[in-house]
Amino acid sequence: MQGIWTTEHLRAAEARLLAATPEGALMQRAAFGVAVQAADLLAEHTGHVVGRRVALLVGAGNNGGDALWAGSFLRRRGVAVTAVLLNPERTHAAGLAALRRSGGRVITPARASQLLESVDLVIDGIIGLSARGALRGDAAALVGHIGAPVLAVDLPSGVDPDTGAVTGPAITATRTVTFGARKPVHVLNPERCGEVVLIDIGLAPELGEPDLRRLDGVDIAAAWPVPGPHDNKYTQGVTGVAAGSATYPGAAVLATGAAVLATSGMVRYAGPAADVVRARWPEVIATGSVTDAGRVQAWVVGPGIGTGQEGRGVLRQVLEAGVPVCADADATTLMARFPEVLDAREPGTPLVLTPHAGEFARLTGHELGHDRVAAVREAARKYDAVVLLKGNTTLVAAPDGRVLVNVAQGSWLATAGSGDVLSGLIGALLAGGVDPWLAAGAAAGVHSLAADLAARGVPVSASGVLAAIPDALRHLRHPGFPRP
Ligand SMILES: NC(=O)C1=CN([C@@H]2O[C@H](COP(=O)(O)OP(=O)(O)OC[C@H]3O[C@@H](n4cnc5c(N)ncnc54)[C@H](O)[C@@H]3O)[C@@H](O)[C@H]2O)[C@@H](O)CC1
Ligand SMILES: Nc1ncnc2c1ncn2[C@@H]1O[C@H](COP(=O)(O)OP(=O)(O)O)[C@@H](O)[C@H]1O
Ligand SMILES: [K+]
Repeated sequence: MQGIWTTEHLRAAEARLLAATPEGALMQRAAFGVAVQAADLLAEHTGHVVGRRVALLVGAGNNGGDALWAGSFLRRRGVAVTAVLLNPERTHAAGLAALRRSGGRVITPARASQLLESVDLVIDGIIGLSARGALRGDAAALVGHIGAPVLAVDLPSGVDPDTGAVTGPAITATRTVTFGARKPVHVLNPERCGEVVLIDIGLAPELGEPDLRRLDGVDIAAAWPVPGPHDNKYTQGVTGVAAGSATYPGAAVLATGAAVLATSGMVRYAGPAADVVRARWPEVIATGSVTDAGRVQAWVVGPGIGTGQEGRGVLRQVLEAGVPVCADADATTLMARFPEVLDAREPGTPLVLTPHAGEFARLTGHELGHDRVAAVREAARKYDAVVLLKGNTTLVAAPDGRVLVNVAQGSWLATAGSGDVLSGLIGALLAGGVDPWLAAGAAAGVHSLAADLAARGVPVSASGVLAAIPDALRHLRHPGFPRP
């Protein structure tokens, strides 16, 4: 599990570390890491380090100090370094002195546009942890002149460190080198950060509980239910799926199929698409209604059930069943329109809601703002449910405030029906007794991995994502297993 800390918590941790470290030592450690990454990018993009030209964009604080020290280290490797001082009176003095001693040049912003268009690499030391809002003044004006790859120091300047929001001019980095701990921006706006490289500066012992968490492959594999020698089809939990309609049976086929492929055990389907589901998935016990479905250990409800009277009835029945529920698609819209339907839920019964941004706005009554983390936490509290907010970065909040983040490698999941596959995965994990927060996070991880494996660089349908679930699970459980 990877931890991610907000600036508030990082500041406190850094203050404790600084107090116990000789002055300047941390910055030099950080800056050395920046220089190593800069040399690596130069070699990657131009084939050489010696004789290459690097521009430093230097702001008013320690972020600029890091860039200046990194510039002085690059000088030792024969790189031509020019620093653009954006705020000359507040430039980091020791860093500037080091750059000057090493033979680096210094220019004003007025003369920088041509430089930025011609160098081999730009190091962004404009702002770091203290950033507030988009870039202003000279920094804002210069961004448009950058023609080379950018190495961001700590984070791409102009992007909010805690929310990843971009509200005006901001840097887009090829790579970001960060120190001590990952910050929210690195997972909330991966597009702006590029590849993120973490440099150890000895901060780990000072960091408390992380604010956000990211599951790695090992966590997902460990959470995923696996049958033991004494298990049978019932002991692993039976998944119920109440989805689809006679007109739209596809959602039922996709959600049911995902539950079939996710875990061993058994899947029941209840709804008007029973014939179609049976024809596609002969191993599913399909009936026409929730009442006839028999016992299950968790329900998936929503995909394709419609937002009318009938769908409302199905949702109510499922919530009354007293087992964990994953409510997706139309079920979330119904909850937003008819909140009283939630009275049917037995208090304490786990509920997972999986809205996309539009459904989220319906559930909460307002548009999703810049702070997606705060919004999803608030919704989880309001509904006393695990809320999974979909997107390229998927967030999963528990009612107690814990948040998991899943960053999709690609965007191929932006295709019709892929959400139905996700709900089936979550339902199967809930039926298997997995903690709902972990279930939603692990399912999101497998879902996006399945999309990558299925797509391999070209578009993939939701059926293709579904078919790649076994590959994704094999990949996680047996990382060395030969790929098909
Ligand atoms: N504290 C530590 O332990 C370490 C900090 N390090 C570096 O220090 C950085 C933090 O440094 P600082 O706290 O000095 O502050 P920053 O360098 O992040 O910001 C400098 C100043 O920029 C101004 N500013 C804020 N938003 C702006 C905007 N939108 N446009 C223009 N100017 C803006 C503010 O006046 C702020 O004080 C980290 O990101 C990291 O790069 C590293 O040297 C490693 C060690
Ligand atoms: N740009 C994107 N990059 C990565 N994943 C995405 C992107 N857009 C959507 N997704 C994912 O695709 C799925 C879409 O679900 P949803 O919007 O419910 O679609 P549908 O209703 O068609 O099934 C979600 O898991 C979401 O996180
Ligand atoms: K920066």
